[in-house]
Amino acid sequence: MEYVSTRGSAPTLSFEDVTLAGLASDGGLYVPREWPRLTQDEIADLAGLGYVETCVRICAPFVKGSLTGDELRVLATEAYGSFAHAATVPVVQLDAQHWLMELFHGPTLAFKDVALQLLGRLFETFLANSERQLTIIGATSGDTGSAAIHALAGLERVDVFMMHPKGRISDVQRRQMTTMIAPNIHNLAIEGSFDDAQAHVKRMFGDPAMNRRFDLSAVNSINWARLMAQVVYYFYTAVRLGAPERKVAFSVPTGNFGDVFAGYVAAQMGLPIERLIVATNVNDILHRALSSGDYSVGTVTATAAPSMDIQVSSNFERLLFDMCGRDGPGLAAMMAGFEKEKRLSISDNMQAAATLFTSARIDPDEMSLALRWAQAEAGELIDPHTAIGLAAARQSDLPPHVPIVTLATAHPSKFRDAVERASGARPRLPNRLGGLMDREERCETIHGGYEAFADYVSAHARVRA
Ligand SMILES: N[C@@H](CCOP(=O)(O)O)C(=O)O
Repeated sequence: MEYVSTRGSAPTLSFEDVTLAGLASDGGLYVPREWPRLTQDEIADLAGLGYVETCVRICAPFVKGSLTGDELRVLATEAYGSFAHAATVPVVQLDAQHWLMELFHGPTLAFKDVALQLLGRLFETFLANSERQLTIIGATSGDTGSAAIHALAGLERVDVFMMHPKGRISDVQRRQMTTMIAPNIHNLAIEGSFDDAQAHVKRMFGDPAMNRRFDLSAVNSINWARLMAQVVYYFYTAVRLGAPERKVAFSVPTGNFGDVFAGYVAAQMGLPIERLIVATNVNDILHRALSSGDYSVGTVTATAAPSMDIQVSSNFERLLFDMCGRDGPGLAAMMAGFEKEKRLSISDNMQAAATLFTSARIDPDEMSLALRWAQAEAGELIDPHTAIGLAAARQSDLPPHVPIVTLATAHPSKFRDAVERASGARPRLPNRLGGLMDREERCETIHGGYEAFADYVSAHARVRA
């Protein structure tokens, strides 16, 4: 499989090189040259397969040329062996139409583990036969950081510099990062929002001085391998609910558009998806873009669903690439305008290429209501991000015979103060996280902007002699 950049001028790369590169050298994001297709028979054959085997079947075309099916199977077996539920990603029925896809049974209680447990092993495999020393720069609004750190702590050939917006993530999210003390892990709190941190990451990828000194890579969803791993659970769940004979809809709470883009990829591969509902909180750039073509950046508002407190949604560029007929240079010009003006108008023609999506903006009251509904009607305590997805699912106009699966992206105990405020019930941390709240924390505050971050990385990253 070959990968091309959404901005059209970076070299075409293999899966291995795309995984190690993170972001394309022209500032774009890598996508497969074409979407692989599964036949309806091949999708039907997924019925009854476990999660690992489903992963091997779905990811095989994406890793072709870099990994064999057997090699992938070994990595996936290890990755999903770390999950606390035998089904890896179980599905729970809430009422006649609504379901939850529980993506939080990994080590850090969020959907990010599904991809990062695999990505960590891909890094190890690809680095084993090379002389490379990777410097991973990342931004998190709470969940990516902890999942990445758990997947990469202790690796000799990888240093991780993970920025989070100071004071804007939950105490459990912060501690899941800052209590992982290892020589290759650097937790950095920045004064600002997730968008500021993500902008530092992208700027560093384009910084010639940093690129000369360090072999930069990414664990955010700008890295294609992250999305590939997330495509799997759409197939796994839809098949359990009757695909390919029956179409399923998904409601996805999203900030950076990665998780829902993985659903779009599943649809491009042939999975019959009725609809992808993009659920945002009040940081609603994606809702505005999909409902009225207005992709303009607002101010990031801190909410009870901090992982979605994002305005610049990296992966939206991957959808724009398809929406504009895969015209890389055209998209590069569009993104240059967006970076300057902080706004972009999506034409009716382009919007017509995205009919699979609808969207909803869920405010705090609607979020609390959905959280209480799940508790009262189905006895399920859910987290604020999942509640936003569920609220959007319940507002949709889909007919009752279409099953709607809401992605349960995090365990409620990651956001126990917010859940308690909304429901009156305080979720308990699973026993496997025992001691988290008592452990020593290590984190540096970065005072200043990009230069201060770059100075920190320069002073602490290892380079291979
Ligand atoms: N919601 C994320 C923000 C980073 O997004 P990513 O999917 O690009 O890694 C988080 O919780 O860190």
